[in-house]
Amino acid sequence: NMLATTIGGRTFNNCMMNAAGVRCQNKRDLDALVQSDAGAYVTKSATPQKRAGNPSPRMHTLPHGSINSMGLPNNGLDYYLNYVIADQQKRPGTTNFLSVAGTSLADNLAMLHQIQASEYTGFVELNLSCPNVPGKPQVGYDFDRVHTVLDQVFEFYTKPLGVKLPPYFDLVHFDQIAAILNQYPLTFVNSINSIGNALVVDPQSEQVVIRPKGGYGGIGGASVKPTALANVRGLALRLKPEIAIVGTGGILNGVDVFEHILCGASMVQIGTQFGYEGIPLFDRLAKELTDIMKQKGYTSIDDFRGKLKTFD
Ligand SMILES: CC(C)(C)CCc1c(C(=O)O)[nH]c(=O)[nH]c1=O
Repeated sequence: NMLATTIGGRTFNNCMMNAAGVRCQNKRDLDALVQSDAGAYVTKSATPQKRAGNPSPRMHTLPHGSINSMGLPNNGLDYYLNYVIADQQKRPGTTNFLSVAGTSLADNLAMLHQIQASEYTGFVELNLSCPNVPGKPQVGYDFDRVHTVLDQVFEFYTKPLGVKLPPYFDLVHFDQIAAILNQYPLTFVNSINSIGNALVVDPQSEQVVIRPKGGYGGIGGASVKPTALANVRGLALRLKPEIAIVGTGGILNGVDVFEHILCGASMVQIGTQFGYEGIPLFDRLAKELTDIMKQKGYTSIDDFRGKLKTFD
């Protein structure tokens, strides 16, 4: 079919799925994604033990944007590992994504050892927006730390692995992160996570809109699309071809999916808009994208993936 895509030798019948953190924290949400037209699902980033996360209000979603400081609320790795293993037994031949976000290197390594030793055969998405040692920027913004983490992970981890990256805003940072990632047998890179530490103000109440961190939180939705496309394209131009790109950020409509693929994405993830619209989003986007492809004479996403033109 027209929306099929392949990553790491695994074929998905649809190049669209949810973004980690959105409607994927419990079995009920994940079952809804399994039943939907989404090509795959990713679970809420897991920590070794269950976490309640930050006090509410911790997320504020408007039609065209969201801000969140959830604080990694999740049911713990065992919950999600059990879910994905049960699912792969029920639906052999399907591939999904298990997201992990340890709050320390030790936690990440312990979780990856547990996954390595398990019968899970799907993808793992290692969230590099996870915190680093206090006083240091998040891992994704500490390039030496990224090296250290991936060195230690690939000492033992042999199953398909990708990393979820924060957005970068300097072309030299694209060069630096790509030079590091190209040294490892990564299956994919997912770009971008929410734009960190933004601030949304309610002018009527003269107050911030979320409780944690004095109102600071990660921003998603329409306003992040230009940054998301820049990161997808920046990585596509720099990463070795064996590393597929998952494009995330600012997808509301089929045309946004088209743009992410044009910039180099093999799979796209939808967060804010999926949170707002729910499961019907996937049917709507599939129809919109298919219509665009038909109008342009494309029969597969391979016909246009990464083929963004410049003026010269
Ligand atoms: C921001 C962290 C809490 C360190 C990781 C989890 C996460 C969260 C979250 O759980 O607050 N929200 C996001 O938009 N992206 C994330 O990667």
